[in-house]
Amino acid sequence: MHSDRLPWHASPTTLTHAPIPADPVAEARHRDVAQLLKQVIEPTLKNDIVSLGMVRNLRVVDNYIYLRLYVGSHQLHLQEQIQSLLSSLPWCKKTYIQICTIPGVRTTLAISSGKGGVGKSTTAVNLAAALSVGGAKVGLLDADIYGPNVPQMLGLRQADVQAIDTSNGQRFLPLTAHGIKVMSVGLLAEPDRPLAWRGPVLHKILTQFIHQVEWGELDYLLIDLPPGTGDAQITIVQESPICGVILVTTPQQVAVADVRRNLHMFRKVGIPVLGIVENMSYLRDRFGEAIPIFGSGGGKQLAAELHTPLLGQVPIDPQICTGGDAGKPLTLADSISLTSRTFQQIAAALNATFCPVLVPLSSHL
Ligand SMILES: Nc1ncnc2c1ncn2[C@@H]1O[C@H](COP(=O)(O)OP(=O)(O)OP(=O)(O)O)[C@@H](O)[C@H]1O
Repeated sequence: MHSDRLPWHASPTTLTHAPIPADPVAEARHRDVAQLLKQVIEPTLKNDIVSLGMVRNLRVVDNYIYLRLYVGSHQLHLQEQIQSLLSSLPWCKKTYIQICTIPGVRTTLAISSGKGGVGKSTTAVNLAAALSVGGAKVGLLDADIYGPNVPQMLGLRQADVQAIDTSNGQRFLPLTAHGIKVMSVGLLAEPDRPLAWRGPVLHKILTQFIHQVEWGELDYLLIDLPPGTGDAQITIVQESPICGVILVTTPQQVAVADVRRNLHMFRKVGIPVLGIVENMSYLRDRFGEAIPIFGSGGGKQLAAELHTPLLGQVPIDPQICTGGDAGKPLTLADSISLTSRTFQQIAAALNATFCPVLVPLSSHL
């Protein structure tokens, strides 16, 4: 099985999204800090924490350094390393590090699309299933406020969410379907009613939603984002320790243009884009010939243009709809189908990158 590590594409703007002051002293200090931070290497991903988008909102005010560190549960030790490195700066009196993490969660990944209906939730659900079958502990957070259909795709349509009191306040308990822990904005709303949240209320609800779920120990938390590049997406992206995003598109030109916008949003915030999944790439006719119903080459062309890998091409497969409607993802219902194997390959590449202990021994040979 293919299990190459995913290449990383550092964002040139990772550290600059907090405005750099015009004061030349502060500017030089900001540069010194950024340079030092680039010396901190994350051992599993074998890249520096700046290129990995783990450091954001860097500010230098007089003799003080402020930054946000986005980490998984196994990366908390990086804080100490950063503190000790930055304390070597002669002018630095103190470094304030705000940790952004989800307790117990190792790797948080987002599934995003520029427009609705391209198969983002289908990809999220099938990838979660493929990772889970491969031995990972997986959670799926359906944050798509415009169309939260993950519960239905996993057979959880009527489920009730329980809340428990913990030492850290009230927490929602995720539901479990096919071994995957699931939480959805749809489960918190009245059935068949739109989620009509806007502005600060939307921000507050999404922030609580991200931080108040009791996931337990997870290797992966996949977040199914709302489509597009609006307020909701930006809130989720800024509030969660997302360490990579998978973009879903169809081969059509309009979908591809939307993905381009989507990708620029992530690069601006400093989150690495892991690659593109082209969904509904082709239909197999009865002779096994691939027919490009929605055009061809869109995903490949986009991947080349944006210097990001094409992670997989998922065919149009009626079994995907059947599986989604029946609440059992195709990757579980028919694990040897061509479609399922595409998701398994993407899952294998994710494991090779983020969770090497889950890569089967045969792949190391
Ligand atoms: N490869 C495919 N073959 C056949 N049907 C598919 C495929 N991918 C997705 N679909 C179907 O297309 C519909 C939309 O898929 P999905 O809900 O995953 O898209 P989405 O991008 O998440 O949409 P939204 O933005 O509305 O949440 C679903 O009915 C799904 O079953």
